[in-house]
Amino acid sequence: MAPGILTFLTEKEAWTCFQSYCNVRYQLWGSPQGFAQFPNSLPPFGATGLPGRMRSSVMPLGPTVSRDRVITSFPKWYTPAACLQLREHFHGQVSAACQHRNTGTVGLKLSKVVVVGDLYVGKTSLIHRFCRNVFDRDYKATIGVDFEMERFEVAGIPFSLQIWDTAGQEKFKCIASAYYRGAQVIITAFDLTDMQTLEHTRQWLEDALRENEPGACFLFLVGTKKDLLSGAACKQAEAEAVRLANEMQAEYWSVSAKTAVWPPWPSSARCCRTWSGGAVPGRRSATGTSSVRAGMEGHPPETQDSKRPSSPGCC
Ligand SMILES: Nc1nc2c(ncn2[C@@H]2O[C@H](COP(=O)(O)OP(=O)(O)OP(=O)(O)O)[C@@H](O)[C@H]2O)c(=O)[nH]1
Ligand SMILES: [Mg+2]
Repeated sequence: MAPGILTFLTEKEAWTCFQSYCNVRYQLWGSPQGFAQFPNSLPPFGATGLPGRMRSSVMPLGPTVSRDRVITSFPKWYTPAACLQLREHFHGQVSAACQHRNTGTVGLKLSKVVVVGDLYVGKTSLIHRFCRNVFDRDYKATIGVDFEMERFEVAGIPFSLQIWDTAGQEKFKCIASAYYRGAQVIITAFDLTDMQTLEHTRQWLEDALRENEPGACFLFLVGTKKDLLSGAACKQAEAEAVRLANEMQAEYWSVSAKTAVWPPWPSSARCCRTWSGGAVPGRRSATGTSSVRAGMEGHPPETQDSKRPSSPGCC
């Protein structure tokens, strides 16, 4: 509103005008938090009326991530027999660096996750459960690839996961494989009720790794549809999967998109963030010495507690 117009309004009219302006903005932003950021002034110049998730990426002072996307300590592993690390908390130096926003210029703000596996194993369901909190019992095959973006805050630093859902059907494989490149996390999914799909994970992983730098990705092996399996059968399937996960140097999880939100997503975010921040690069080279990836200024590699120094490493 141009200041000149106010001179033609009474104080009451001006106030009503201001309130309706705010009301419109509030409606556009879609949540009380959006407007609550600016209780004493108009919204910042340039803020647009984008709905939902898009809003936060546009607004400079927009609402931060939801509480369940805030990671302050390590999410617990599914089983200590196949996990990427056993620590519960970030290293003190990492926490301090993040707290003081002294993470250097190297750390990525965004990491790419690629989910691969046979058709019908439940890749899309897992992603939708986490990103949209929905479960659809009807099967709709993914055509080529699909994509979701999830925002986190890891140790106080904003961080996003770009999640690529790929098609399991053979006829779409060449389209999907074009998106494997540049992944920081590869999630290989199989159906706990169909052990053939576990056997196929080797091939899926090999294909995905071929498109990436050796040793550059965190690997997760995920057994889906846990709700459909009874105790003994589940144990047996898990034992086989854990064996394979160890061979692959992957972290293992059994999950159900039908009954639960999937915990490995925070694990992926945490791994990516701490790794891309360079805080814990420890990775064994062919000679067996730990190689240091450029990272947070003045932070030594941390290898003492890490379970698997040969994997890309978590802190
Ligand atoms: N009971 C149960 N059913 C599931 C679960 N996850 C997925 N499903 C069902 O399994 C079927 C296949 O799931 P999708 O997520 O579409 O499988 P997909 O791996 O994405 O398949 P493609 O896109 O063809 O590669 C659907 O009918 C889902 O409802 C689960 O955890 N429990
Ligand atoms: Mg799918």
